Amino acid sequence: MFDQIYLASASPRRKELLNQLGVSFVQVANDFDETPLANESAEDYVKRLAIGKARSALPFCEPEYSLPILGADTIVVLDGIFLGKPKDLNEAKFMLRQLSGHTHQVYSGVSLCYGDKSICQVSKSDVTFSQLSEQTIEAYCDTEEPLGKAGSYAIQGVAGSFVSSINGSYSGIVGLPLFETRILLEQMQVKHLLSSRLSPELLPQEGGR
Ligand SMILES: Cc1cn([C@H]2C[C@H](O)[C@@H](COP(=O)(O)OP(=O)(O)OP(=O)(O)O)O2)c(=O)[nH]c1=O
Repeated sequence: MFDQIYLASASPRRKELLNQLGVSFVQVANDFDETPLANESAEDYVKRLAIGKARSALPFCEPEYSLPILGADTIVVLDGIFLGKPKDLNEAKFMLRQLSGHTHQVYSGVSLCYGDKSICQVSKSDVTFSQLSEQTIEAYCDTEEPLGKAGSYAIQGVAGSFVSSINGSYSGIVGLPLFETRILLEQMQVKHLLSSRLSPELLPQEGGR
């Protein structure tokens, strides 16, 4: 069993979500080109990015600690078009106008890589936005919350009030799907809050109590 992993992400949201699972981890940077390939599906894209980010983090890890690396990626998709992180607030306004009054999909991929092995899961959610007035979009962009967020919004922030319904995974929309992440942790035998009760060192040792 692994007692610790690397989190190949600069995202404070992913750090917070992984903390919720009670995993001990060291946060490291990743360095991976996020340009989609021609005709790549959203599911293939987030899988490729989740694994690519984890693998690209290897040079940032301490060579003496050989641990699994977790990578993740989130993309917003509206009518088949990928909406990534906006380059500025003008692009954010453009994306929010498109999302207003429509249902879009949020795909989040999460991977755990160790040596040659990589395992990956994808979560897909449908998110419906109410109609947003131009004043609301302007006021929201003034907060700068859209920057650094796929689709130019953060459901965990004031933009949570734009969302009339979701069908899927709240943690997946925020950036790290907890259900899928726990599956990977268990497959890779990484210690977390629930597994610690079953970990071998807590079981009675051979030869007595
Ligand atoms: C849709 C949505 C996205 N997001 C964020 C999650 C991700 O951080 C970001 C999508 O960008 P990503 O490229 O997935 O991740 P990142 O560049 O922020 O971090 P890293 O590669 O270092 O792990 O959008 C929210 O915080 N809330 C939301 O509601």
